[in-house]
Amino acid sequence: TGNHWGYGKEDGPTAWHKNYPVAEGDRQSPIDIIPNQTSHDSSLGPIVLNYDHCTSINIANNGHSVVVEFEDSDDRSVIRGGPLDNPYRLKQFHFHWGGKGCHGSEHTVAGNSYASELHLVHWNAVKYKTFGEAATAPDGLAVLGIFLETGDEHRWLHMITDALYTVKFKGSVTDFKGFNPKCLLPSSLQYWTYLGSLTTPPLHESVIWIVVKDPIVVSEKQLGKFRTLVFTGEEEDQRTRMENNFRPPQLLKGRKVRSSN
Ligand SMILES: NS(=O)(=O)N=C1NCCCN1
Ligand SMILES: [Zn+2]
Repeated sequence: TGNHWGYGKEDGPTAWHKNYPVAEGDRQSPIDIIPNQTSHDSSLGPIVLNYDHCTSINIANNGHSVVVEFEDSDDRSVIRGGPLDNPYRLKQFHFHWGGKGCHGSEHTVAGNSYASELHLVHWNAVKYKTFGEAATAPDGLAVLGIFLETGDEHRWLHMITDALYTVKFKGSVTDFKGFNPKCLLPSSLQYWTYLGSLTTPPLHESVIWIVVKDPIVVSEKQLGKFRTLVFTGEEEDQRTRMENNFRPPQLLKGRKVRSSN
């Protein structure tokens, strides 16, 4: 029913334009970032994250990814600085990943993709009253993208992966309090930034993208736990493993990508 979409052959990224024509718009995401074609902008200040009083609420399987939601009724957890003219409130974070051993990030760097990509989704509550309203405005959202590469075990990611068995099926939600996503960031927040869109339907062109250059390192075992989730609901007879839930890079269409120093 409704505009169901997914990552399969029939309902995947190449079919999204039928229900979401903006898929062929001029500021779609993700993109391939080519570092030596980005413009260094010394006016771009550092990204500042004030997550110290963030309030995580729950972790959920929405049939497309695993999502951790935050309390966003005030400015207790915000991102500011960099390309942003206002503070943007943390709403949720989620991941995109590949199949065993193959890649799963959405943004790529000089044609190279990472194993996974974390998206911290924020909205401009100074200019807009609700997330929904912000999500349709050209400066409504700011998404911080963090690459994940495989190697040593990540010392804090187990807090997420240990909860994944509780949200195996689409539509499952579990309490998830006291988690601060600052523990998932690399030490350097050097970044690229450009104007883009949501990478999932409705693909609104409302995102100021801030893609952090340095990846975090997680183990193959930790990443494998994401693949124990399924796209399908518990009541369905299909058990389709949740993997390769990423949109491939879209045309730049003349956009500039700026680099912090
Ligand atoms: N992958 S993405 O661009 O963050 N897409 C999103 N779609 C719905 C709401 C949050 N984010
Ligand atoms: Zn995302």
